[in-house]
Amino acid sequence: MLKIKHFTKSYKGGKKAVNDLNLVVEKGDIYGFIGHNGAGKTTTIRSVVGVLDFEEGDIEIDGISIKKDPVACKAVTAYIPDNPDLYDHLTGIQYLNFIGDLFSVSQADRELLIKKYGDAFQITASLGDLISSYSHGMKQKLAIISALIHKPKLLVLDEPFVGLDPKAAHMLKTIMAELCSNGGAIFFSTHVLDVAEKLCNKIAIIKAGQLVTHGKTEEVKGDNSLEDVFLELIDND
Ligand SMILES: Nc1ncnc2c1ncn2[C@@H]1O[C@H](COP(=O)(O)OP(=O)(O)OP(=O)(O)O)[C@@H](O)[C@H]1O
Repeated sequence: MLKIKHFTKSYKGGKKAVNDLNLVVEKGDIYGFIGHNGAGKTTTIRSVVGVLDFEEGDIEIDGISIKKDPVACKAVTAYIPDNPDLYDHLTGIQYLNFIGDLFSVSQADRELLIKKYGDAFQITASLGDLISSYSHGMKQKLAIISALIHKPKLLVLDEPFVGLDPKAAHMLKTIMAELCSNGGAIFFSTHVLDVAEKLCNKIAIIKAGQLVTHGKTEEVKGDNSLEDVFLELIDND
């Protein structure tokens, strides 16, 4: 579903933020991407979803290169950034309808899914309010719902649990598992290692722009906790 091949990215005047990264996310995977601050997670994620250009390597989504056909890639992908920047002058429902229009979601599907996820995240009653009046967590919930209503094949999330209350975080984990058991794929970054350990069937650890380990969660961590493995790999130079 997602293939990252020899991906390398430098920012202007800087060193390589990510260097020769190779990763494959298959259908049904919940793939956790972990690393210290500045390791290169957001850089990778923003390139995967077509927000950031990159000079070397390629990224394929559902067999299509993001460089060759970014629109086709974006049509099957949903991206939830760590700090969703939504349109403050719209109401929640106007924003969801805007996303529904962009992705040609039918009226019937739209109504069904907005009700399902709006109720699940307890935000239905606020959908008529302006987004400018939403708290950070409410904006996060709205961004999640907007990502889910067009039934993406690939869901990409950057630090999705930051700012969510415990109930919403639990709901998001349930929805992520449901999406993957229905044949979708998820690639997400997190600093919450116990969530990654429980939720992800695969894990990649990135350090200073380079992948240090990746694979099935039980193989990456062996008999240790993910936290122990992570700290040892990150401290080891
Ligand atoms: N716009 C930018 N211009 C220049 N350098 C950047 C830019 N964005 C990121 N970097 C650099 O690229 C490297 C990787 O940053 P990135 O944001 O991808 O890390 P991250 O793993 O997402 O970190 P965090 O966990 O803190 O969010 C860092 O050295 C950072 O300083």
